[in-house]
Amino acid sequence: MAVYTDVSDGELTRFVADYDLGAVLACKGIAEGVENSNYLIQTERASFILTLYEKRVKEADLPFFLGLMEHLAARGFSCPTPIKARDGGVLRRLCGRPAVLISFLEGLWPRTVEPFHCAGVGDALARFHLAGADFPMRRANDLSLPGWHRLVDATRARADEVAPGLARELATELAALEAAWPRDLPTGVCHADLFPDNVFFRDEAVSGVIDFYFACTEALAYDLAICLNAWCFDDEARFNPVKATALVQAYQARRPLSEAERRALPILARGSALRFLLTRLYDWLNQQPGALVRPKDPREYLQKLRFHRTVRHAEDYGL
Ligand SMILES: Nc1ncnc2c1ncn2[C@@H]1O[C@H](COP(=O)(O)OP(=O)(O)OP(=O)(O)O)[C@@H](O)[C@H]1O
Ligand SMILES: N[C@@H](CCO)C(=O)O
Repeated sequence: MAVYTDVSDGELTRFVADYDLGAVLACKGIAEGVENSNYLIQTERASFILTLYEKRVKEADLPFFLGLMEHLAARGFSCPTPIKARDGGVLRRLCGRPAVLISFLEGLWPRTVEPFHCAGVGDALARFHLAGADFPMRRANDLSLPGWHRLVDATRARADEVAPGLARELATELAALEAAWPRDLPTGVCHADLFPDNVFFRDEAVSGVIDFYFACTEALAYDLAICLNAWCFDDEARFNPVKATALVQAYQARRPLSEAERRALPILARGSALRFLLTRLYDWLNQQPGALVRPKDPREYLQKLRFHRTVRHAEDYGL
């Protein structure tokens, strides 16, 4: 997360007074992340995360995200849950933005990813998919092909500032993905942003998952492809087959992939690399002055995308 919207002490006190949580003892902006504004709030009762939803999150989607957290937590999947105000509602407004308080999750996200983390996340992703199987709400993935088209258009004029020839490369890639994209894989509720900073560990085991604000109804194997990108490369964006094997084996121990899903992995990984390349590129070119946020480097995902283009079969990943 990040801090785009400043909340004054008075506004915070009035906001928290609507809950049965006692007085606010401390409040601190969280610099991590890039999407929403987040504060760590300590009240007389406990610690909470206050989230103010910013640019990419549509208010109409919030019941899906908040409902999903409640659904998963009710099935024993460890994740934050939205806190009810005295009137029973969870979604409120603060500083002109939709805002919620969610429970604080203990644990630390891994700054250095080891193969055991990849096994943990593979297992957690499969549990997420299984626990979400009977979630009744649906939400289309707005960062799939049509969304990528919009981002390619929005970044075309200045993409070459980030890497020479990038605008042309993105247009060619998008056309290739459009032609090859699999459209009949098993779908379900996906996290769609399961990066290391969204998975907390305690004593080498996953203690919980956060950040459900890209969750959507999507091909389940696409979620695994996102994790391959986010967890299975080193700091120089070189692919690590040991981590990939740990991730995919742990996933398959709970939810085996079909042959069609396995075959689709290279193209899904390409699409997911393009998705993060495009959102990072857009943010890089449209930085908000004064916001407490560190934009992420789009070039990391350009390298990953180029690697996936060399892959023909899941076996080429060492899987
Ligand atoms: N429920 C929670 N319990 C404990 N810490 C949390 C919780 N939610 C968020 N955080 C803290 O806030 C940070 C950012 O959260 P989050 O990843 O949800 O933000 P974001 O802006 O949506 O970021 P991004 O999409 O870039 O990952 C986390 O790394 C963690 O430090
Ligand atoms: N996890 C994303 C940020 C949120 O979409 C990234 O690393 O680009």
